[in-house]
Amino acid sequence: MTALLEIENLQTHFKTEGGVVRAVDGVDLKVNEGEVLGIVGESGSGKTVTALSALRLVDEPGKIVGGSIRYDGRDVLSMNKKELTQLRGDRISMIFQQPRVCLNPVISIGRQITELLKQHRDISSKEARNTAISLLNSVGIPDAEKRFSAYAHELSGGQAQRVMIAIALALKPRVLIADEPTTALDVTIQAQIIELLRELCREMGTALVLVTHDLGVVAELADRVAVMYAGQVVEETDVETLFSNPQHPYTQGLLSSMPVLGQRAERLTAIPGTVPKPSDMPPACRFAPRCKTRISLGMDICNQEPPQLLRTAKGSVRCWAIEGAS
Ligand SMILES: Nc1ncnc2c1ncn2[C@@H]1O[C@H](COP(=O)(O)OP(=O)(O)OP(=O)(O)O)[C@@H](O)[C@H]1O
Repeated sequence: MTALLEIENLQTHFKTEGGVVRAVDGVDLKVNEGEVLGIVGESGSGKTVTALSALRLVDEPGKIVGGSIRYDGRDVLSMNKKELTQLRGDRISMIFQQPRVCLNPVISIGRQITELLKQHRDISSKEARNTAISLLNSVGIPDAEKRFSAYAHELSGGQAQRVMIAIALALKPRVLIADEPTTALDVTIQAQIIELLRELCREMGTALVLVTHDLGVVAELADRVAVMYAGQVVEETDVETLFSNPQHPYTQGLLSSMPVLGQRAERLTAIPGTVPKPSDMPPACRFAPRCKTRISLGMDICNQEPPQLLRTAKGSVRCWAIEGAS
């Protein structure tokens, strides 16, 4: 099956005074029609930069310096401005962690939707207004006809994220990229927003790329999961396999630091150490300094050669300890 969105060997770097930050360093990802792909990893692992790169939204001093991004077989990296505008609104859209920051503060929420619709579709103002109201309704904005004229500052955080979802789905994109869509919201609202995303994407047949550090959200929503560490995908597989039989020691560590209902918080095992700084990247396996498996098996190769991404029965994994890797 041809993937709808296919990222291969993506390299996105930032030129800083301290040197080149290889924020994304050889990432491969595939998103199939209608599926939910979760991208997980600790802070700084390159999730957001990967997501922004997919839409060529990385700002200076960031730059995509290598690899390929294909949407429906078309080369995104060689698209001109007009093609990119069409790609962003129409085919792939994105929502972010801070919805209020992304909404225009001086244009009513209804007009933000109608303008988008009129820019991309050949429809009358009346049709655009009706569509906007029905979209606001479908994302659960109460009294949508009245709220059409509201401004971003008049909305709660949860409502602002609902409006962002309405805007992102207004043109019925085939892929929605959601970057930590619930992190800034109250816990009670988080579950509602996740449920809303799931329902709407399923209804529209939109594929969802969910960027998160929350494995609970991934367990609930994702079909496939890519685990990122220090700018690379270290494991990619279907959600059942990830939770029942994680292969990479980093994934195993993440799972054992996940709270389980009924388990006391102090019994959680966090992964010792921190994600390496881009300026101080381990020379071979980037996880080696924190890896319990490497230490218990006394594996020298992990500090000598970078492991390649190895195909497994259900996906891929980047680890010397996996059978067949050496
Ligand atoms: N504008 C920038 N200039 C320099 N480095 C940057 C810039 N933006 C991101 N980076 C670096 O790129 C790396 C990946 O960042 P990214 O935001 O993608 O991580 P993340 O996994 O999404 O983390 P978080 O969950 O905290 O958002 C980090 O080391 C970060 O410091």
